[in-house]
Amino acid sequence: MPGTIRMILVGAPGSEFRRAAEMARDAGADVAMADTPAQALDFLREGGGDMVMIDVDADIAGFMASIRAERFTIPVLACGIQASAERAVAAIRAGARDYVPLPPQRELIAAAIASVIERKAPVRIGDHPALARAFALATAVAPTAAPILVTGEKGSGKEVMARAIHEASGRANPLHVVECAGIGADVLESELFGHETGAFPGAVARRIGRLETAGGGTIFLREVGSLAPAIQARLLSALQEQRFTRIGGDELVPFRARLIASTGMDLEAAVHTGSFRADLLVRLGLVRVEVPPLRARGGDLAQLATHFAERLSEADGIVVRPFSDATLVLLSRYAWPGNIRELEDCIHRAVLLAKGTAIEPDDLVRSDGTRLLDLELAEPGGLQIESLVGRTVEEVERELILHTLERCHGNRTSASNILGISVRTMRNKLRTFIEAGIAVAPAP
Ligand SMILES: Nc1ncnc2c1ncn2[C@@H]1O[C@H](COP(=O)(O)OP(=O)(O)OP(=O)(O)O)[C@@H](O)[C@H]1O
Repeated sequence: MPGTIRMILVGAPGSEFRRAAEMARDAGADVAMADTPAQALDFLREGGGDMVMIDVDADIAGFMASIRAERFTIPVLACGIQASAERAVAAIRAGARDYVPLPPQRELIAAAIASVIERKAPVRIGDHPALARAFALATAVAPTAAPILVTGEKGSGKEVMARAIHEASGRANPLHVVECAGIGADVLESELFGHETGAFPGAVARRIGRLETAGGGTIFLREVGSLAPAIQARLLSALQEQRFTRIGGDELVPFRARLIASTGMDLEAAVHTGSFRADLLVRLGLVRVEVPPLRARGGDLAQLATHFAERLSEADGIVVRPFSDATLVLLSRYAWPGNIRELEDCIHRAVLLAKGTAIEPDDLVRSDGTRLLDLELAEPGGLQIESLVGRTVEEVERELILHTLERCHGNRTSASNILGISVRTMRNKLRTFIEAGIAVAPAP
Protein backbone atom coordinates (compact mmCIF):
# COMPACT_ATOMS: atom_id res chain seq x y z
CA MET A 1 0.00 0.00 0.00
CA PRO A 2 1.53 3.38 -0.88
CA GLY A 3 2.51 5.24 2.28
CA THR A 4 2.73 2.10 4.44
CA ILE A 5 5.19 2.43 7.28
CA ARG A 6 7.42 -0.37 8.53
CA MET A 7 7.37 -0.83 12.29
CA ILE A 8 9.71 -3.15 14.15
CA LEU A 9 8.27 -4.44 17.41
CA VAL A 10 10.92 -5.72 19.82
CA GLY A 11 9.93 -7.88 22.79
CA ALA A 12 9.19 -11.34 24.14
CA PRO A 13 6.58 -12.91 21.86
CA GLY A 14 3.80 -12.76 24.50
CA SER A 15 0.14 -12.21 23.76
CA GLU A 16 0.23 -8.48 24.64
CA PHE A 17 2.94 -7.88 22.07
CA ARG A 18 1.05 -9.89 19.46
CA ARG A 19 -2.03 -7.82 20.21
CA ALA A 20 0.00 -4.58 19.84
CA ALA A 21 1.30 -5.86 16.49
CA GLU A 22 -2.26 -6.60 15.31
CA MET A 23 -3.39 -3.10 16.28
CA ALA A 24 -0.41 -1.50 14.57
CA ARG A 25 -1.27 -3.46 11.44
CA ASP A 26 -4.87 -2.26 11.72
CA ALA A 27 -3.49 1.29 11.98
CA GLY A 28 -1.77 0.75 8.64
CA ALA A 29 1.73 -0.31 9.65
CA ASP A 30 3.69 -3.20 8.21
CA VAL A 31 4.95 -4.91 11.39
CA ALA A 32 8.05 -7.07 11.83
CA MET A 33 8.33 -8.85 15.22
CA ALA A 34 11.84 -9.16 16.67
CA ASP A 35 12.51 -11.23 19.81
CA THR A 36 15.66 -9.30 20.73
CA PRO A 37 17.27 -5.91 20.03
CA ALA A 38 19.96 -7.76 18.04
CA GLN A 39 17.31 -9.25 15.76
CA ALA A 40 15.70 -5.81 15.41
CA LEU A 41 19.07 -4.43 14.28
CA ASP A 42 19.28 -7.20 11.67
CA PHE A 43 15.81 -6.24 10.39
CA LEU A 44 16.90 -2.61 10.16
CA ARG A 45 20.09 -3.48 8.31
CA GLU A 46 18.26 -5.66 5.82
CA GLY A 47 15.08 -3.79 5.13
CA GLY A 48 15.22 -0.48 6.98
CA GLY A 49 12.25 0.73 8.99
CA ASP A 50 10.24 3.78 9.94
CA MET A 51 9.84 3.24 13.69
CA VAL A 52 10.76 0.82 16.46
CA MET A 53 8.64 -0.13 19.47
CA ILE A 54 10.75 -1.85 22.11
CA ASP A 55 10.03 -3.61 25.42
CA VAL A 56 10.83 -1.28 28.31
CA ASP A 57 12.76 -4.16 29.94
CA ALA A 58 15.14 -4.54 26.99
CA ASP A 59 18.51 -2.80 26.97
CA ILE A 60 17.18 0.39 25.39
CA ALA A 61 20.34 2.42 26.06
CA GLY A 62 22.44 -0.28 24.35
CA PHE A 63 20.02 -0.46 21.44
CA MET A 64 20.05 3.33 21.03
CA ALA A 65 23.88 3.32 21.09
CA SER A 66 23.93 0.62 18.38
CA ILE A 67 21.53 2.40 16.07
CA ARG A 68 23.43 5.66 16.49
CA ALA A 69 26.76 3.97 15.80
CA GLU A 70 25.31 2.38 12.67
CA ARG A 71 23.90 5.74 11.60
CA PHE A 72 20.21 4.88 11.72
CA THR A 73 17.90 7.79 12.30
CA ILE A 74 14.70 6.10 13.42
CA PRO A 75 12.23 7.01 16.16
CA VAL A 76 12.08 4.51 19.02
CA LEU A 77 9.13 4.11 21.40
CA ALA A 78 9.25 2.06 24.60
CA CYS A 79 6.32 -0.14 25.62
CA GLY A 80 5.69 -2.39 28.58
CA ILE A 81 3.22 -4.29 30.73
CA GLN A 82 2.53 -2.49 34.01
CA ALA A 83 5.90 -0.73 33.93
CA SER A 84 6.51 1.66 36.80
CA ALA A 85 6.75 5.37 36.06
CA GLU A 86 10.49 5.15 36.87
CA ARG A 87 11.07 2.53 34.19
CA ALA A 88 9.14 4.50 31.62
CA VAL A 89 11.14 7.63 32.48
CA ALA A 90 14.41 5.66 32.33
CA ALA A 91 13.47 4.43 28.85
CA ILE A 92 12.85 8.00 27.72
CA ARG A 93 16.14 9.11 29.29
CA ALA A 94 17.84 6.32 27.34
CA GLY A 95 16.55 7.86 24.13
CA ALA A 96 13.03 6.48 23.58
CA ARG A 97 10.73 9.14 22.24
CA ASP A 98 7.68 8.08 24.21
CA TYR A 99 6.21 5.28 26.32
CA VAL A 100 3.15 3.20 25.37
CA PRO A 101 1.63 1.00 28.13
CA LEU A 102 0.56 -2.59 27.36
CA PRO A 103 -2.01 -4.19 27.18
CA PRO A 104 -2.35 -1.98 24.16
CA GLN A 105 -5.14 0.48 23.58
CA ARG A 106 -6.07 0.81 19.96
CA GLU A 107 -6.11 4.64 20.05
CA LEU A 108 -2.72 4.83 21.76
CA ILE A 109 -1.07 2.57 19.20
CA ALA A 110 -2.66 4.48 16.32
CA ALA A 111 -1.68 7.82 17.90
CA ALA A 112 1.86 6.59 18.52
CA ILE A 113 2.21 5.65 14.88
CA ALA A 114 0.67 8.92 13.70
CA SER A 115 2.74 11.04 16.09
CA VAL A 116 6.04 9.52 15.08
CA ILE A 117 5.53 9.19 11.37
CA GLU A 118 3.57 12.06 9.89
CA ARG A 119 1.47 9.77 7.80
CA LYS A 120 -0.13 12.33 5.64
CA ALA A 121 -3.24 10.95 4.17
CA PRO A 122 -3.10 12.09 0.60
CA VAL A 123 -5.85 14.68 1.08
CA ARG A 124 -5.44 17.27 -1.57
CA ILE A 125 -7.55 20.33 -1.28
CA GLY A 126 -7.57 23.02 -3.90
CA ASP A 127 -8.34 23.56 -7.53
CA HIS A 128 -6.65 26.85 -8.38
CA PRO A 129 -5.48 26.81 -12.03
CA ALA A 130 -1.78 27.15 -11.06
CA LEU A 131 -2.08 24.08 -8.84
CA ALA A 132 -4.20 22.21 -11.37
CA ARG A 133 -1.50 22.80 -14.01
CA ALA A 134 1.15 21.49 -11.62
CA PHE A 135 -0.92 18.38 -10.85
CA ALA A 136 -1.65 17.78 -14.53
CA LEU A 137 2.07 17.88 -15.38
CA ALA A 138 2.91 15.68 -12.40
CA THR A 139 0.28 13.10 -13.35
CA ALA A 140 1.36 13.08 -17.00
CA VAL A 141 4.95 12.22 -16.14
CA ALA A 142 4.15 10.01 -13.12
CA PRO A 143 4.24 6.65 -14.98
CA THR A 144 7.67 7.35 -16.52
CA ALA A 145 10.99 6.76 -14.75
CA ALA A 146 12.13 10.38 -15.19
CA PRO A 147 13.36 12.12 -12.05
CA ILE A 148 11.12 15.00 -11.00
CA LEU A 149 12.09 18.15 -9.15
CA VAL A 150 9.26 19.64 -7.11
CA THR A 151 9.91 23.28 -6.32
CA GLY A 152 8.00 25.67 -4.11
CA GLU A 153 8.20 27.64 -0.93
CA LYS A 154 8.43 26.13 2.54
CA GLY A 155 5.25 24.34 3.57
CA SER A 156 3.54 24.83 0.22
CA GLY A 157 2.75 21.14 -0.31
CA LYS A 158 5.77 19.71 -2.12
CA GLU A 159 5.58 16.43 -0.24
CA VAL A 160 1.86 16.20 -0.91
CA MET A 161 2.70 16.64 -4.60
CA ALA A 162 5.41 13.95 -4.40
CA ARG A 163 2.91 11.53 -2.84
CA ALA A 164 0.43 12.30 -5.61
CA ILE A 165 3.07 11.57 -8.25
CA HIS A 166 3.99 8.34 -6.51
CA GLU A 167 0.36 7.21 -6.33
CA ALA A 168 -0.23 8.08 -9.96
CA SER A 169 2.92 6.21 -10.96
CA GLY A 170 1.38 2.85 -10.03
CA ARG A 171 4.59 1.83 -8.28
CA ALA A 172 3.65 -0.68 -5.61
CA ASN A 173 6.34 -0.05 -2.97
CA PRO A 174 5.79 2.66 -0.38
CA LEU A 175 7.21 6.13 -0.89
CA HIS A 176 10.61 6.37 0.82
CA VAL A 177 10.93 9.85 2.27
CA VAL A 178 14.49 10.93 3.03
CA GLU A 179 15.12 14.24 4.79
CA CYS A 180 18.33 15.80 3.43
CA ALA A 181 18.44 18.92 5.62
CA GLY A 182 19.68 18.94 9.20
CA ILE A 183 21.23 15.47 9.07
CA GLY A 184 24.98 14.82 9.22
CA ALA A 185 26.50 13.97 5.83
CA ASP A 186 27.86 10.61 7.08
CA VAL A 187 24.52 9.54 8.51
CA LEU A 188 22.69 10.53 5.34
CA GLU A 189 25.21 8.75 3.13
CA SER A 190 24.63 5.47 5.03
CA GLU A 191 20.88 6.04 4.98
CA LEU A 192 20.90 6.39 1.20
CA PHE A 193 23.58 4.02 0.01
CA GLY A 194 24.01 1.57 2.93
CA HIS A 195 27.41 0.39 4.10
CA GLU A 196 29.51 -2.74 4.43
CA THR A 197 30.87 -4.20 7.67
CA GLY A 198 33.96 -2.27 8.75
CA ALA A 199 33.26 0.71 6.47
CA PHE A 200 33.74 2.94 9.55
CA PRO A 201 34.31 2.21 13.26
CA GLY A 202 30.59 1.73 14.15
CA ALA A 203 29.81 -0.39 11.08
CA VAL A 204 29.56 -3.77 12.79
CA ALA A 205 27.34 -5.25 10.09
CA ARG A 206 26.24 -4.61 6.54
CA ARG A 207 23.43 -2.07 6.21
CA ILE A 208 21.13 -1.82 3.22
CA GLY A 209 20.37 1.78 2.25
CA ARG A 210 17.19 3.40 0.96
CA LEU A 211 18.28 3.32 -2.67
CA GLU A 212 18.40 -0.44 -2.37
CA THR A 213 15.34 -1.10 -0.15
CA ALA A 214 13.23 1.13 -2.38
CA GLY A 215 13.61 -1.44 -5.18
CA GLY A 216 11.50 -0.22 -8.09
CA GLY A 217 9.57 2.19 -5.83
CA THR A 218 9.93 5.93 -5.32
CA ILE A 219 12.45 7.81 -3.23
CA PHE A 220 11.54 11.34 -2.18
CA LEU A 221 14.52 13.51 -1.24
CA ARG A 222 13.29 16.46 0.80
CA GLU A 223 15.37 19.65 0.51
CA VAL A 224 17.80 18.17 -1.96
CA GLY A 225 19.72 21.48 -2.04
CA SER A 226 21.15 20.58 1.38
CA LEU A 227 23.02 17.52 0.09
CA ALA A 228 26.75 17.55 0.85
CA PRO A 229 29.05 17.60 -2.22
CA ALA A 230 30.23 14.00 -1.69
CA ILE A 231 26.63 12.73 -1.64
CA GLN A 232 25.76 14.81 -4.69
CA ALA A 233 28.61 13.11 -6.56
CA ARG A 234 27.48 9.62 -5.44
CA LEU A 235 23.88 10.33 -6.33
CA LEU A 236 24.78 11.65 -9.77
CA SER A 237 26.83 8.56 -10.46
CA ALA A 238 23.95 6.30 -9.29
CA LEU A 239 21.57 8.12 -11.64
CA GLN A 240 23.97 7.94 -14.58
CA GLU A 241 25.12 4.36 -14.09
CA GLN A 242 21.82 3.02 -12.69
CA ARG A 243 23.90 1.30 -10.01
CA PHE A 244 26.03 2.19 -7.02
CA THR A 245 28.20 0.65 -4.31
CA ARG A 246 27.50 0.56 -0.59
CA ILE A 247 29.94 2.64 1.49
CA GLY A 248 33.14 0.67 1.98
CA GLY A 249 32.17 -1.96 -0.60
CA ASP A 250 32.74 -2.69 -4.26
CA GLU A 251 29.71 -4.83 -5.08
CA LEU A 252 27.61 -3.06 -7.70
CA VAL A 253 24.01 -2.71 -6.59
CA PRO A 254 21.35 -1.94 -9.24
CA PHE A 255 19.43 1.31 -8.77
CA ARG A 256 15.89 1.02 -10.12
CA ALA A 257 13.92 3.51 -8.04
CA ARG A 258 12.26 6.69 -9.34
CA LEU A 259 13.66 9.80 -7.71
CA ILE A 260 11.56 12.79 -6.74
CA ALA A 261 13.44 15.66 -5.13
CA SER A 262 12.04 18.80 -3.52
CA THR A 263 13.58 22.15 -2.91
CA GLY A 264 12.56 25.51 -1.56
CA MET A 265 15.92 26.96 -2.59
CA ASP A 266 16.89 28.58 -5.82
CA LEU A 267 19.09 25.72 -7.06
CA GLU A 268 20.31 27.75 -10.06
CA ALA A 269 21.70 30.26 -7.58
CA ALA A 270 23.23 27.36 -5.59
CA VAL A 271 24.90 26.16 -8.79
CA HIS A 272 26.14 29.69 -9.33
CA THR A 273 27.73 29.84 -5.89
CA GLY A 274 29.18 26.35 -6.29
CA SER A 275 27.20 24.62 -3.53
CA PHE A 276 25.16 22.48 -5.94
CA ARG A 277 26.38 20.53 -8.95
CA ALA A 278 25.09 21.78 -12.28
CA ASP A 279 25.14 18.25 -13.78
CA LEU A 280 23.07 16.88 -10.89
CA LEU A 281 20.56 19.69 -11.26
CA VAL A 282 20.18 18.85 -14.95
CA ARG A 283 19.50 15.18 -14.08
CA LEU A 284 17.13 15.84 -11.18
CA GLY A 285 15.31 18.66 -12.89
CA LEU A 286 14.52 16.84 -16.10
CA VAL A 287 10.89 17.51 -15.21
CA ARG A 288 10.03 20.36 -12.88
CA VAL A 289 6.78 20.77 -11.04
CA GLU A 290 6.26 24.13 -9.34
CA VAL A 291 3.88 24.16 -6.38
CA PRO A 292 2.46 27.69 -6.12
CA PRO A 293 2.60 29.56 -2.80
CA LEU A 294 -0.64 29.69 -0.85
CA ARG A 295 -1.09 33.44 -1.36
CA ALA A 296 -1.23 32.83 -5.13
CA ARG A 297 -3.95 30.19 -4.83
CA GLY A 298 -7.03 32.40 -4.53
CA GLY A 299 -10.11 30.54 -3.32
CA ASP A 300 -8.07 27.50 -2.26
CA LEU A 301 -7.23 29.38 0.93
CA ALA A 302 -10.79 29.47 2.27
CA GLN A 303 -11.31 25.86 1.21
CA LEU A 304 -8.14 24.73 2.99
CA ALA A 305 -8.93 26.79 6.09
CA THR A 306 -12.40 25.24 6.33
CA HIS A 307 -10.96 21.76 5.83
CA PHE A 308 -8.42 22.28 8.63
CA ALA A 309 -10.99 23.84 10.98
CA GLU A 310 -13.32 20.84 10.54
CA ARG A 311 -10.58 18.21 10.81
CA LEU A 312 -8.81 19.78 13.79
CA SER A 313 -12.03 20.55 15.71
CA GLU A 314 -13.14 16.96 15.30
CA ALA A 315 -9.73 15.63 16.34
CA ASP A 316 -9.78 17.78 19.49
CA GLY A 317 -13.42 16.98 20.24
CA ILE A 318 -14.45 20.63 19.83
CA VAL A 319 -17.62 21.84 18.15
CA VAL A 320 -16.95 22.86 14.55
CA ARG A 321 -17.32 26.66 14.21
CA PRO A 322 -17.60 28.46 10.88
CA PHE A 323 -15.38 31.44 10.01
CA SER A 324 -16.98 34.86 10.28
CA ASP A 325 -16.84 36.98 7.11
CA ALA A 326 -14.29 39.31 8.74
CA THR A 327 -12.08 36.30 9.50
CA LEU A 328 -12.20 35.14 5.89
CA VAL A 329 -11.17 38.61 4.73
CA LEU A 330 -8.30 38.69 7.22
CA LEU A 331 -7.13 35.22 6.13
CA SER A 332 -6.99 36.39 2.51
CA ARG A 333 -5.02 39.55 3.37
CA TYR A 334 -2.19 37.80 5.17
CA ALA A 335 0.74 36.65 2.97
CA TRP A 336 1.28 33.21 4.62
CA PRO A 337 5.08 33.03 4.31
CA GLY A 338 4.93 29.54 5.87
CA ASN A 339 2.21 28.56 3.40
CA ILE A 340 -0.18 25.67 4.11
CA ARG A 341 1.73 24.47 7.15
CA GLU A 342 1.45 27.92 8.71
CA LEU A 343 -2.24 28.10 7.81
CA GLU A 344 -2.87 24.70 9.40
CA ASP A 345 -1.08 25.72 12.64
CA CYS A 346 -2.87 29.07 12.74
CA ILE A 347 -6.27 27.43 12.25
CA HIS A 348 -5.43 24.91 14.96
CA ARG A 349 -4.76 27.73 17.43
CA ALA A 350 -7.95 29.49 16.31
CA VAL A 351 -10.01 26.33 16.85
CA LEU A 352 -8.68 26.11 20.40
CA LEU A 353 -9.11 29.84 21.15
CA ALA A 354 -12.55 30.45 19.63
CA LYS A 355 -15.31 30.83 22.19
CA GLY A 356 -18.21 32.36 20.27
CA THR A 357 -20.44 30.91 17.58
CA ALA A 358 -17.84 31.55 14.86
CA ILE A 359 -14.07 31.84 14.52
CA GLU A 360 -13.40 35.58 14.74
CA PRO A 361 -10.39 37.68 13.57
CA ASP A 362 -9.26 37.90 17.19
CA ASP A 363 -8.72 34.13 17.23
CA LEU A 364 -6.14 34.24 14.42
CA VAL A 365 -2.75 34.30 16.11
CA ARG A 366 0.71 33.57 14.68
CA SER A 367 3.12 31.18 16.40
CA ASP A 368 5.02 34.17 17.86
CA GLY A 369 1.80 35.31 19.56
CA THR A 370 1.09 38.24 17.21
CA ARG A 371 -2.56 38.61 16.28
CA LEU A 372 -3.09 38.78 12.53
CA LEU A 373 -5.37 41.72 13.28
CA ASP A 374 -2.43 43.70 14.65
CA LEU A 375 -0.34 43.32 11.51
CA GLU A 376 -0.39 45.83 8.74
CA LEU A 377 -1.76 43.75 5.92
CA ALA A 378 -2.18 44.58 2.28
CA GLU A 379 -5.74 45.20 1.18
CA PRO A 380 -6.58 42.69 -1.55
CA GLY A 381 -7.70 44.53 -4.63
CA GLY A 382 -6.77 47.72 -2.81
CA LEU A 383 -4.75 48.96 -5.73
CA GLN A 384 -6.09 52.27 -6.96
CA ILE A 385 -5.69 52.55 -10.73
CA GLU A 386 -5.82 56.35 -10.38
CA SER A 387 -2.60 56.25 -8.39
CA LEU A 388 -0.85 54.71 -11.39
CA VAL A 389 -1.85 57.38 -13.85
CA GLY A 390 1.08 59.60 -14.67
CA ARG A 391 3.67 56.88 -14.16
CA THR A 392 5.50 54.95 -16.87
CA VAL A 393 4.77 51.30 -17.58
CA GLU A 394 8.42 50.57 -16.89
CA GLU A 395 8.22 52.17 -13.45
CA VAL A 396 5.02 50.33 -12.51
CA GLU A 397 6.41 47.04 -13.79
CA ARG A 398 9.58 47.50 -11.75
CA GLU A 399 7.63 48.25 -8.59
CA LEU A 400 5.34 45.29 -9.15
CA ILE A 401 8.29 42.93 -9.61
CA LEU A 402 10.18 44.26 -6.59
CA HIS A 403 7.12 44.17 -4.32
CA THR A 404 6.14 40.68 -5.41
CA LEU A 405 9.70 39.51 -4.83
CA GLU A 406 9.67 41.03 -1.39
CA ARG A 407 6.38 39.33 -0.51
CA CYS A 408 7.97 36.06 -1.68
CA HIS A 409 10.93 36.64 0.66
CA GLY A 410 13.31 36.88 -2.29
CA ASN A 411 12.25 33.56 -3.85
CA ARG A 412 12.71 34.18 -7.59
CA THR A 413 10.81 31.10 -8.71
CA SER A 414 7.71 31.85 -6.64
CA ALA A 415 7.67 35.53 -7.59
CA SER A 416 7.95 34.77 -11.30
CA ASN A 417 5.22 32.17 -10.94
CA ILE A 418 2.86 34.74 -9.39
CA LEU A 419 3.75 37.34 -12.03
CA GLY A 420 3.30 34.85 -14.87
CA ILE A 421 6.78 35.39 -16.28
CA SER A 422 9.64 32.94 -16.69
CA VAL A 423 12.38 32.74 -14.08
CA ARG A 424 14.83 33.70 -16.81
CA THR A 425 12.89 36.90 -17.57
CA MET A 426 12.70 37.63 -13.86
CA ARG A 427 16.47 37.22 -13.50
CA ASN A 428 17.16 39.44 -16.51
CA LYS A 429 14.92 42.16 -15.08
CA LEU A 430 16.56 41.91 -11.66
CA ARG A 431 19.99 42.16 -13.27
CA THR A 432 19.01 45.43 -14.95
CA PHE A 433 17.63 46.77 -11.66
CA ILE A 434 20.83 45.88 -9.82
CA GLU A 435 22.91 47.46 -12.58
CA ALA A 436 20.84 50.62 -12.15
CA GLY A 437 21.69 50.61 -8.44
CA ILE A 438 18.21 49.56 -7.25
CA ALA A 439 18.06 47.34 -4.14
CA VAL A 440 16.65 43.86 -4.85
CA ALA A 441 15.52 41.39 -2.14
CA PRO A 442 18.25 38.74 -1.78
CA ALA A 443 17.46 35.13 -2.67
CA PRO A 444 16.58 33.03 0.45
N1 LIG B 1 -3.40 20.47 -1.08
C1 LIG B 1 -3.35 20.23 0.23
N2 LIG B 1 -4.45 19.85 0.87
C2 LIG B 1 -4.42 19.63 2.20
N3 LIG B 1 -3.33 19.74 2.97
C3 LIG B 1 -2.19 20.11 2.36
C4 LIG B 1 -2.14 20.36 0.95
N4 LIG B 1 -0.87 20.70 0.62
C5 LIG B 1 -0.18 20.68 1.76
N5 LIG B 1 -0.95 20.32 2.81
C6 LIG B 1 -0.53 20.19 4.22
O1 LIG B 1 0.36 21.25 4.50
C7 LIG B 1 1.49 20.80 5.25
C8 LIG B 1 2.78 21.09 4.46
O2 LIG B 1 2.79 20.27 3.29
P1 LIG B 1 4.12 19.56 2.76
O3 LIG B 1 4.86 18.88 3.86
O4 LIG B 1 3.75 18.74 1.56
O5 LIG B 1 4.93 20.87 2.33
P2 LIG B 1 6.42 20.98 1.80
O6 LIG B 1 6.42 22.02 0.77
O7 LIG B 1 6.93 19.62 1.40
O8 LIG B 1 7.17 21.45 3.11
P3 LIG B 1 8.74 21.74 3.35
O9 LIG B 1 9.07 22.98 2.59
O10 LIG B 1 8.86 21.94 4.82
O11 LIG B 1 9.50 20.54 2.86
C9 LIG B 1 1.25 19.33 5.51
O12 LIG B 1 0.68 19.18 6.79
C10 LIG B 1 0.29 18.92 4.43
O13 LIG B 1 -0.52 17.82 4.81
